Amino acid sequence: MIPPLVIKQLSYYQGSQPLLQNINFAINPGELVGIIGPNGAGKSTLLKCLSGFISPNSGNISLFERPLNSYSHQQRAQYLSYLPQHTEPAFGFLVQDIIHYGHHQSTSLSNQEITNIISELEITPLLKRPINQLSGGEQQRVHFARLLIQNATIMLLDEPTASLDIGHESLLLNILSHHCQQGKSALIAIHNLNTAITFCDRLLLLEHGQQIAFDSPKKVLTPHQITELYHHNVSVIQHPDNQKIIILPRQHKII
Ligand SMILES: Nc1ncnc2c1ncn2[C@@H]1O[C@H](COP(=O)(O)OP(=O)(O)OP(=O)(O)O)[C@@H](O)[C@H]1O
Repeated sequence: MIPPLVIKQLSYYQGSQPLLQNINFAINPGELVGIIGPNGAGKSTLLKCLSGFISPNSGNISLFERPLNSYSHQQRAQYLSYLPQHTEPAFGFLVQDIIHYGHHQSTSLSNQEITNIISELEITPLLKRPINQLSGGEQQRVHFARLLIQNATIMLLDEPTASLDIGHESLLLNILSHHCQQGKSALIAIHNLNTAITFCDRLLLLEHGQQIAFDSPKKVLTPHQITELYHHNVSVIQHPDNQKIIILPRQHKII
């Protein structure tokens, strides 16, 4: 099995400041991989490098055994789609135009498949509304729909559930898991560790631009590792049904 996306010795500097150093990992077909780590760890910077939005200073990004930068923009859109953390609401664009743009980047989905995505994400009533008049969570669902409609083999998503209520968060992650079970791959920056444990096959843990671990959630998120990362601000308990860990904020006095 050839991993569709392979990252070797990737480093990225902003001036003389290293934002990412020696990142090494590969994503398999069908895998849902989470990027976790505290604020400022480098998660968004890594996704920007992998989407081709910025170029690393050193290292290699191989997409289906070819350097990422050897693809034309159009070719790349067939293999890679990217949902940034902040998507500026393109003023006045109707939701249906944004959905249409996703379809324009890849024509391989049928009209019925597109209708199914729109209805699954409960976007049908929003189609004729300007995107900049939607709530944050509604906008996030529209951009996720656009990403699915692009139908790329590998999906890169930067905190796609940040504005979603728990019901829509669960819906989005279940849809993403389903697409991965059908053979796509996804790399998703995510802060909710319980969601990451529930849905991700492997986790890439970053801190200060360094790769701390890349393994199964059970191996990466040990109680020791969690205390190291978040100090004593969180509690770790075990789920009574499946013995997976649950991570909760801990109340303490601010002196
Ligand atoms: N253009 C830039 N110039 C200078 N520093 C930058 C730039 N972009 C990002 N940084 C810094 O790089 C580090 C990594 O930023 P990044 O946005 O990748 O972190 P993150 O893990 O996605 O954080 P968060 O969880 O807060 O979204 C941060 O310390 C940030 O301040």
